[in-house]
Amino acid sequence: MVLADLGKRLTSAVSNLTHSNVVDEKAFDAMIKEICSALIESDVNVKLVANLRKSIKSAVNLKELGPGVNRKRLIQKTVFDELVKLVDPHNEPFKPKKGRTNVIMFVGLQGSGKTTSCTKLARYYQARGFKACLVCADTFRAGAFDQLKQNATKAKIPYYGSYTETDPVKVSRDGVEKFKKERFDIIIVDTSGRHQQEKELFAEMMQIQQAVKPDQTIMVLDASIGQAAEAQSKAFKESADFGAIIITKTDGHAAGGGAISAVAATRTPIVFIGTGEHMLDFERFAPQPFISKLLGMGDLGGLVEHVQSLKLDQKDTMKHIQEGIFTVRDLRDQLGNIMKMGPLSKMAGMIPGLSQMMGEVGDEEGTMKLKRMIYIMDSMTEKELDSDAKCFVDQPTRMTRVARGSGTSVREVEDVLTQHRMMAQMAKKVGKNMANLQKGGGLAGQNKQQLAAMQKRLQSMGGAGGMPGGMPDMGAMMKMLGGAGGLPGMPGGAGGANPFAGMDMGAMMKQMMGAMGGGGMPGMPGMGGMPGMGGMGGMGGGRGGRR
Ligand SMILES: Nc1nc2c(ncn2[C@@H]2O[C@H](COP(=O)(O)OP(=O)(O)OP(=O)(O)O)[C@@H](O)[C@H]2O)c(=O)[nH]1
Repeated sequence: MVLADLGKRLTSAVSNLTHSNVVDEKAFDAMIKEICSALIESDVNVKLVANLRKSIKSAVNLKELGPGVNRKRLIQKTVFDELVKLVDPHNEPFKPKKGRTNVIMFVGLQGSGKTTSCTKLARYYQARGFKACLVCADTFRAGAFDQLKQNATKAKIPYYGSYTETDPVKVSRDGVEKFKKERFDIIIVDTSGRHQQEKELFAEMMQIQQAVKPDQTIMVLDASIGQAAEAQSKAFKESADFGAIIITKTDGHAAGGGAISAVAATRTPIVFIGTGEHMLDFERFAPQPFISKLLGMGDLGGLVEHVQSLKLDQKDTMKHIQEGIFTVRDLRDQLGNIMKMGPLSKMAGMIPGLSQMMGEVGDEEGTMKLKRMIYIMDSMTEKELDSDAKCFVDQPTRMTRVARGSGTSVREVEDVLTQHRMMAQMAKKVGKNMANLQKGGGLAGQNKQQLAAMQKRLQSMGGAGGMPGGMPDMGAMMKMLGGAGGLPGMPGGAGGANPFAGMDMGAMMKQMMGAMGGGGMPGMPGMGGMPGMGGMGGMGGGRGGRR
């Protein structure tokens, strides 16, 4: 997560300034200097950095600011806006339409991540209801077809390729024709790469382009090339005219910032960024959410989109919580949902402040712990799953049986039950508050305000009747539940460790709601998932609160 290190440095530069008592020229210059050196170390072009420096300086003229102006807030906003401008290509990419064939062709150097990104893109569209497929036109590299076949099979995506045909133009034409006849919405053609920008590669690309007539050609760039991305994209552009770029491996290179800003400077839209080797490590690129996430402010829009693209079990958890109930099965379902969401670090990055909170819990360790918790619950009887877990207190030998059945220890079973008890207590609190609110009865001061704010937010979203299908205000909800004790960086949260806390999140929520058509959000695991994540914070640590 080296790009994340850049984010940390930028955030701490602003944080040092906003936490100092005096915001004078000296402190302001020190902040700009730190921001600029962090960007240059990420291989952002010196000229672009100089422009950013000039823009921040001219937007914040400390000498001329009136006494009523909140200097810290103005500086935060300016830094945020200028960073967004730095990665904004100011250009909209092609958007595939359903009900017609959209041919997308991939180009790029060998090893840049074309085949992986082709499959990720096909899966992305498939999850959104498009009929998507893959054509392997890479007849150059031995094993390329096998790789695509393997990826496609794993993601359940139809594919076409040949072990015997050596002409990539023929393979791509045949594949596209076949899938056109079968009325696929999205046909993705993977072409071959070379070690460098060879003449034959460009000639082959042009021939394939003429044969399949793509609606969009996407170039794949490895983030590690940094600002050299500009020269590479120019060389490709002169041959195969591409409309958009995917930047891969942003998870492993600080130079990702350099590559993104270099491409943005050429006004070529960046459509997606690859954030890992997993199929789900693929994020739609948009300047504002990207910077927001980089600065630890999360990306709630991205989170909702990601969650919606997965087929999650909503079941009765939301209804249960409203009624103050939380069964062992509810815990199992919510942990199952979290498992489907991909690496925990990715999820945490999207929730404002959560990545800081999760701290050192590594992906592997966290995932393994989750899996063992699920094995434990899978070894319980149906009756136990649908219970409030009191049966284990009445009959402790059941814990031994469950531990044996799941290949875990009694201590781990106890931990699951502790986790369940904690969440059941939260659900009880919510249920009681909900019931009181409906009766018009009194609530304790702070809870009353939070609940009223939540209810108001729900009503403005069109989910007046209650929570199922509506998106709860996660900040208020988490605080009210007491699960996280207020997330740092969360608007309205108690932390405030992130200097960008509360900034623009309202706008982002609004934007996100707009995109959802103002209605409910089916598919959102809601707070069932959230306390589960909150609980994860303690996973690597102690075993407090044991039975
Ligand atoms: N960490 C990380 N690895 C990635 C990402 N995208 C692709 N990779 C890895 O990069 C390596 C090369 O990816 P491929 O998809 O085979 O690259 P290619 O461009 O198709 O290569 P050729 O077919 O040889 O031209 C593989 O090991 C992928 O798993 C990413 O976003 N992050």
